[in-house]
Amino acid sequence: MRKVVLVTGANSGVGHALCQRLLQEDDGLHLCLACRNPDRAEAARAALLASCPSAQITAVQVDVSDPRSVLRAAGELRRRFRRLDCVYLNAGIMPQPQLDVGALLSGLFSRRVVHMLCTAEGLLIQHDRVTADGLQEVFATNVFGHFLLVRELEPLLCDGDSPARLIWTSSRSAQKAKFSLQDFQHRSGQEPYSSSKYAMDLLSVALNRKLNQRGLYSSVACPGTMLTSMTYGILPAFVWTLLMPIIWLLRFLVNGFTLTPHNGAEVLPAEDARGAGQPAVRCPCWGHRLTEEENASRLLLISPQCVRQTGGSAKGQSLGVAHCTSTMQSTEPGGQVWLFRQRPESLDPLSKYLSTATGFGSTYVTAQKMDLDEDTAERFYHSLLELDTHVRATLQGTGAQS
Ligand SMILES: NC(=O)C1=CN([C@@H]2O[C@H](COP(=O)(O)OP(=O)(O)OC[C@H]3O[C@@H](n4cnc5c(N)ncnc54)[C@H](OP(=O)(O)O)[C@@H]3O)[C@@H](O)[C@H]2O)C=CC1
Ligand SMILES: CC(C)CCC[C@@H](C)[C@H]1CC[C@H]2C3=C(CC[C@]12C)[C@@]1(C)CCC(=O)[C@@H](C)[C@@H]1CC3
Repeated sequence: MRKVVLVTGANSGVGHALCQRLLQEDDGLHLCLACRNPDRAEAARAALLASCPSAQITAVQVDVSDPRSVLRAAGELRRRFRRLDCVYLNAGIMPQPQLDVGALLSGLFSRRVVHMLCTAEGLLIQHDRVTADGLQEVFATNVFGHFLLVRELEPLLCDGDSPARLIWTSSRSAQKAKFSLQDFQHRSGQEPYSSSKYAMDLLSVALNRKLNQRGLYSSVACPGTMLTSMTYGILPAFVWTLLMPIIWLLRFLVNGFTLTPHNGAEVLPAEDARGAGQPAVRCPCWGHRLTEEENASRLLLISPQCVRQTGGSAKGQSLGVAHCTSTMQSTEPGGQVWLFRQRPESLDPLSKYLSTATGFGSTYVTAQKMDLDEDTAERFYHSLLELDTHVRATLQGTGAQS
């Protein structure tokens, strides 16, 4: 049976590049594009079919910022499919971003330049708005709409014969300091984007705790800074073009500048196109290439350096991938993706996986521990459940729930 993969925000940017890469790896997929604008969805479908005519591609209309639309789309998906193998929760916004040029200029000559350019910490504010349902738009789009979608799609994702996956497009901008459990919609701050991406990281952790035993696994991916309509909202296209020589130079310092959606999607594709038993991972600190046996058992030999990071276990001891937070590179020529070819059970639910670029533009994947604790994740999850109940009650009151 064909695997079914759903991608939100599939009509542009990294979502569209992801779809292209998924089809390049496996044209036997059924790809379902979840987009808010049917014309853009159709254009994306036509473009994907042009490069992969044998693919099965459908579309579903959904505005993830609107709970009615999410419930209706989920109903349609439940009618169309008996199972979903993978859902990419990718649609996202960063409305009316405003760049602090002074902070940028002073940051460029400070010791925190690399961190600043990777995360935009202290550089950007946004102007959020309140939706017709009384939700903050950035939170509603980036987090809550996707939370509702996952809850509604549970029957298609859980308790199947093989594990199903959720993959969140998060960001290096996710920042603990911008998130508050008391104000998780970020009503009072000016950095709703960073807050929403941190909320997403928390939610992924909580979902793993709730749903792993039912065969659903959630992972967090960060594509790095790319030139897409989101970043063209910060600086006009011609300014980006003028900045390109500087950006290419900065790339030798800033490994988060993936720049193209294709590069940004490095970490995302999830299909195990090559199957088990093929060496795919090595720890670059040691340069150890996995044997077939290690790869099949999904254990990773960790270098002494990584062992130090993981608390002093013996050198050469086999540890689960879960314990290795070091850089791990694709061993394949051409830099194909390795990460999500791993069995989801073997990934660390407390790490996020980042598309990363070298100065010369080749891409690889790194892993980073998330700056969060599971207790906060649990409490946030309960806050979302309460909001879910409240929103559904309001929709029922207005007779809008399907
Ligand atoms: N660009 C970057 O540097 C980075 C981006 N990201 C993340 O990548 C993801 C994709 O962004 P990117 O590709 O850059 O930007 P794009 O603006 O190109 O893509 C955003 C996608 O999300 C869709 N979308 C937005 N709002 C809604 C909504 N309410 N309902 C349904 N779909 C919606 C857009 O649809 P439409 O065409 O209709 O607007 C579009 O398809 C986002 O989550 C973003 O936060 C993470 C790190 C860096
Ligand atoms: C000379 C400089 C390279 C000029 C560019 C300055 C800024 C416009 C960029 C510097 C860091 C960038 C950045 C993002 C957007 C553009 C910058 C602020 C993001 C916020 C885009 C969306 C994300 O999710 C983040 C990971 C990016 C972090 C870095």
